[in-house]
Amino acid sequence: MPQPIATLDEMRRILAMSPGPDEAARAKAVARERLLTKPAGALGRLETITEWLAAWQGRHPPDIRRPRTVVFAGNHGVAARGVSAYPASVTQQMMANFAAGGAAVNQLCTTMDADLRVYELDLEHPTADFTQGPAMGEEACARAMAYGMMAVEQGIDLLALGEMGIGNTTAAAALAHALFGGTAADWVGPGTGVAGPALATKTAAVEAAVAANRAAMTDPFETLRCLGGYELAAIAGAILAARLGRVPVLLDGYAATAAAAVLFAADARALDHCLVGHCSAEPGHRRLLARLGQEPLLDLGMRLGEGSGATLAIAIVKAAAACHAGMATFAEARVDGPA
Ligand SMILES: Cc1cc2ncn([C@H]3O[C@H](COP(=O)(O)O)[C@@H](O)[C@H]3O)c2cc1C
Ligand SMILES: O=C(O)c1cccnc1
Repeated sequence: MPQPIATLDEMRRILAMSPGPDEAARAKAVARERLLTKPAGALGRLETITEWLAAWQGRHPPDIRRPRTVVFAGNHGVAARGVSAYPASVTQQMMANFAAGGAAVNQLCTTMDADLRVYELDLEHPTADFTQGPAMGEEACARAMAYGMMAVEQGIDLLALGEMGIGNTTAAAALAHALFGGTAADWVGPGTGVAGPALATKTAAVEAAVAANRAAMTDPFETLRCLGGYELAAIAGAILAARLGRVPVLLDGYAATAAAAVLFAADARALDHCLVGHCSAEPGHRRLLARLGQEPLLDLGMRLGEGSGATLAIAIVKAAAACHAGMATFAEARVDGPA
């Protein structure tokens, strides 16, 4: 992978520079919604999605011509502890499957007309086992974030973010536990399908990870360095870059949302340009969404990751924008307004 020079302080500064919403564009969307041929408010959440889209694209009417799904992939040292139902080799093998068009996210991107990009982060070199100390050094973590920032190109108008990395629901649980407290068991779930004694091993790994790194986790960025992974750091970087580039974001499941939660913990406004595409069946996800104040767009019992739920939710956002732009007003269609 390319090696931009980066520090976590730079990332902290970029977060502090995050632009706010375009309130004029939002106001135009609110005003137009009132004129469209439907009872006031009848499109429910589609209306607030359109307003969000206008505010964060910074234009009215908002539209989606170039949606992109980005999947970042990384390997985790903690996977060697038997915290996943699948071997770590699957991460690399899935790269070939994505390239050949054989994964679920390929079919979903084709269906949504979304461009799919898959970026590997040093799969030959997993992060360190975080039950023993930090997963990453400062430079490696910042570099992974900078790499994620590069995935946000000009012209993209909606970005769905996902991940691939065997062991990463353990990292997600550790991040959530460190950032939001509770017990490790509150945040640990089956991931790819661990149950019984393996689930107890996974919970113990999360407890050990938070204990081993407690002193080093002086702020959320340090927490990401200690308990995250390369693909999770890249997701955090992509979210920062999308904000600067006025690209609204759809987050995927538990792993992607845990990466995003790092930014939220640093600044509660950091995810205002993000919606969560779906609620994963991984039980910690619902709990995490409540902490972030996020209402997921879909809830279909999916628990796959790889950007699948975020990509599926592109359909909802596209539909919202299409109604807003394409519907006739009462005046245009000569339809009587409220009595
Ligand atoms: C074939 C296969 C395809 C996947 N696509 C996404 N994941 C998902 O499963 C992994 C996280 O679960 P855990 O923490 O239990 O390892 C991640 O790679 C995630 O993207 C997959 C997992 C497998 C086995
Ligand atoms: O919700 C997720 O992100 C998830 C759930 C199970 C396995 N991998 C990812």
